[in-house]
Amino acid sequence: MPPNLLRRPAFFWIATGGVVMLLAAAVSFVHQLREVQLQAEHNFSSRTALVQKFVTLNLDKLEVMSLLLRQHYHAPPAPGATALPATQPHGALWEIQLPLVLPGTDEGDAQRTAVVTGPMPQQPSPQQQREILAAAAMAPQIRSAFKYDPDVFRLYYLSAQKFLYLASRSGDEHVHFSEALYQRRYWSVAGPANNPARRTVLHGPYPDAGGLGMVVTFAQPVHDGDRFLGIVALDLGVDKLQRLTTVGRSAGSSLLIDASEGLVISAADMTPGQPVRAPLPDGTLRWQKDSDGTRWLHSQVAKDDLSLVHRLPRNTLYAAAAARSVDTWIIVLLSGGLFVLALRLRRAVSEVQWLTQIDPLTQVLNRRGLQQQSRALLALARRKRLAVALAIYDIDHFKKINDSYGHPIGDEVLKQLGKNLQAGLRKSDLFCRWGGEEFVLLMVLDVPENASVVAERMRQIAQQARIPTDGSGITLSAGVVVLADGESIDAAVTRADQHLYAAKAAGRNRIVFGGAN
Ligand SMILES: Nc1nc2c(ncn2[C@@H]2O[C@H](COP(=O)(O)OP(=O)(O)OP(=O)(O)O)[C@@H](O)[C@H]2O)c(=O)[nH]1
Repeated sequence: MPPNLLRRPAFFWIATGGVVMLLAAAVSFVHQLREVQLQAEHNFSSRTALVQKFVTLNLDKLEVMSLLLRQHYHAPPAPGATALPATQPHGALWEIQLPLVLPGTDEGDAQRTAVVTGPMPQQPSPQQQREILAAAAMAPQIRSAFKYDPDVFRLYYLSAQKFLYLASRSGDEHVHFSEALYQRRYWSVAGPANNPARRTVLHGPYPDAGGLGMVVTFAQPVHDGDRFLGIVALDLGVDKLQRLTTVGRSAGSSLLIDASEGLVISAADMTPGQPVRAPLPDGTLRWQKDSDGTRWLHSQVAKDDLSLVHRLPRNTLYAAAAARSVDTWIIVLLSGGLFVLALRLRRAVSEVQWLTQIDPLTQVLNRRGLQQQSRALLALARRKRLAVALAIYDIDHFKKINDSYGHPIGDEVLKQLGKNLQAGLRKSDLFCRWGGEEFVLLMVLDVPENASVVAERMRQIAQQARIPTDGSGITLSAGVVVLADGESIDAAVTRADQHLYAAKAAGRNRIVFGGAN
C-alpha cells in the first residue's frame, strides 16, 4: 500500500471532521447569540422611542387640558355670560349634559356631550359652577382627541369639590360621580399630599368598568396657585401600547410596566396587571441578567411611573440562536458529508490504482506496476549517478511442474517464489511478475558489475521454494543487463531476454550477465 496521508485510520478523519464541525457549529451558535441580542436591542430602542412618543403625546393632551382649565378657572367669564343648564336629578346624583360641539365648529359628526354629576341633595355650589364652566372650556380639545385618536376612551375632570366632568368616546356611556373615585390610585398619588412635584401619574392597568377592555389612566393634578382643584385624566386602551411593544421581530418580549409597582401594563404574551420582577434599571441600555438567567433591557418611558423592559429568557435566547444557526449547521454538515465522501472516493481511487499495479496471485508488482514505480527509481538513480540493472528470471521447466503436479501446485510455487524474492530485496529495488513464470528485478547499484552478484543471490534465494507435494526444489535461469542512459524498461527486458535464452541454452539454473548495451 502507498505511504499516503489518506491511509490514516478512518476514526482519525471522523474525529477530526467531528471536531471541526463541532467548532464551526459552536462558533456559529455563539455568533448568533450575539446577533439575537443585538436585534432585540435595536427593536427595543425603536419600541422605546415609539412608546415614548405615544406617551408624550397623551401627556401633552393632559397638559393642554389642565392649562385650559386653569386659565378659565382663573379668569371666569363675566357673570351671566355663560349659564349652566339646569341640573337633572339622577338617582342620588344631580346631572348636567354639556355639549362638546361648539357653535360654528360642527363638521357634521355625531353630537357629543360631557356629563357632569355630583351628589344630591345639594345643587352645584358657586365654586363647583366655576370649575364646571372651566372644565367645559376643554370641549374643543376633548372633541379633537376623540376624533383623531382612537386610543383615547375617556377624558374627565374629578374635582376636589365632589363632582365629575366626563366625556366618553361612546357618548351614551354613563359613568357617574362616586365617592369610590377618590379611592383610586390616580387620586391618592396625584393629589398634593403625595405629589408635591405636581407630576402626571399613571394608574392601571385595570379592566374598564364600561367593558372597553384593559385601560390605563394618565392623571394630572390641576392647581390654582397653591390651591389643589382636582385632576384631569384620560383613559387609554392598552391595545395600542401593546402594538407598539411588538414592533419589529425579535426574540423575547417587550413589556410596558408600571415602574413603581412592577405590574405589566402591556405585553402580547402576559396578562395586564401581572407582576414582573425585572432587575432595577441601571440607567444604561445594557443587558442585565437575573438569577434565572433571563436577560433584561430596561428603559424609562415616563419619569418614575412607566418603564419599557425587554425580557429574554435563557431558553428563548438559545432557541432563537439555534434556529438562526440551522443554515450554517446544515452547510457544515453537508460540507462534512461531502468531505467524508471525497475522502472515501480518493481512498477508493487510490486503492484501485494500487490494485491495478499488483499481481493478484503473487502479490508482487505486475508489469504495469513496474512501469509506474520505475519512473521514480530511474529518476533518482539519474540524479545520484547510480547504475540501474535489470534481471529477468524464468523458472526452469515450469511446464513440467504444472503437468506433473497440477496447475494449483504451479500457482503455489509462483506464490512462494514471489514472497521469497520480495523478502530478499533491498528497499530501493523493484521486483515484478513480468508474466507467466517470468519475474523482473530492477536494482540500483553503486557499481554496475554488482548486478550479477545481486541477481545470483536472488537466484539462490529462489531455490528455497518447495513443491508442496514432495518438497522438491526449483531452479531459475536469468538474463541480466545494465541499463544504458535513457534506455526504457521494455528495451532492457528485450536485451535481458536474449541473455536469458543464453542461460537456458547453456543448461539452465544460472544467470548470464550481458553488461551494458
Ligand atoms: N500454474 C501456473 N502456470 C503458469 C502460469 N503462467 C504460466 N504458466 C505456465 O508456465 C509454463 C511455461 O512453460 P514454458 O514457456 O514452456 O517454459 P518452461 O516449461 O518453464 O521451460 P523453460 O522455460 O524452457 O525452462 C506454461 O506451462 C504455462 O502454462 C500461472 O499463473 N500459473
